[in-house]
Amino acid sequence: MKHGRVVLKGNSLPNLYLVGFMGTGKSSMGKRLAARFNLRFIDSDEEIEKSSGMSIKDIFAKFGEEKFREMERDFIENGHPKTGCVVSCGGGLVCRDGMPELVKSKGVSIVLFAEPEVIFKRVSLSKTRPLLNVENPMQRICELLDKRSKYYNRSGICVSSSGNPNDVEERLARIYAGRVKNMLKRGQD
Ligand SMILES: Nc1ncnc2c1ncn2[C@@H]1O[C@H](COP(=O)(O)OP(=O)(O)O)[C@@H](O)[C@H]1O
Ligand SMILES: O=C(O)C1=C[C@@H](OP(=O)(O)O)[C@@H](O)[C@H](O)C1
Ligand SMILES: [Mg+2]
Repeated sequence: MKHGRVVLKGNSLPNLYLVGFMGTGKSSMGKRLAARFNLRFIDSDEEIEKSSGMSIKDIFAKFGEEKFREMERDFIENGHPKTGCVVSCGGGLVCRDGMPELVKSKGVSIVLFAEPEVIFKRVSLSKTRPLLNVENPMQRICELLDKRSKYYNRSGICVSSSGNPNDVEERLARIYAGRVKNMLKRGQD
């Protein structure tokens, strides 16, 4: 990324955190943005699976949701590089007291959102999300969105991911680049 006459290397750029409900596109947009800005892509779910040697599904089944939330907090506190990454955060990662503020303190945080119908369509193709393995996933999506919106609203600037993936990527890229430039300008004052 260019700033004045200085070209910033990917690994010195602030981390970008993508936050939001399951199926809003955090992992897929995260990969695109990482490639675009020459950043490393990290998915909190994948990192937790690697470090625990278990799948998300098995962690939920064996230890329960609260243990998984602790693992997510550890990951944000100590489990990833401080700069140079796009971090796709699991959908419930910010949904505990203090987590929106913690994530925002680590870099640029953007919240993706989409209508329940869009989310349902996107997640119904996969069975890897234990919280939606229920009889009525649409009802569950609406209940969870209701409970979680206060956390998402505090987690950063909100961007709709309902549109075409290229448009969503452009919007996210513009916001990230703008925020980085402002941070650097402030650093020079
Ligand atoms: N803007 C979009 N338009 C259409 N499909 C999308 C869009 N963003 C993501 N998807 C698709 O939705 C599904 C869930 O996306 P994913 O990135 O895994 O979401 P998350 O990580 O937020 O759970 C994937 O199949 C992905 O390709
Ligand atoms: O919303 C949630 O509580 C969860 C979202 C999932 O990640 P994605 O948002 O990437 O699907 C994963 O962390 C786990 O199944 C729990
Ligand atoms: Mg994901």
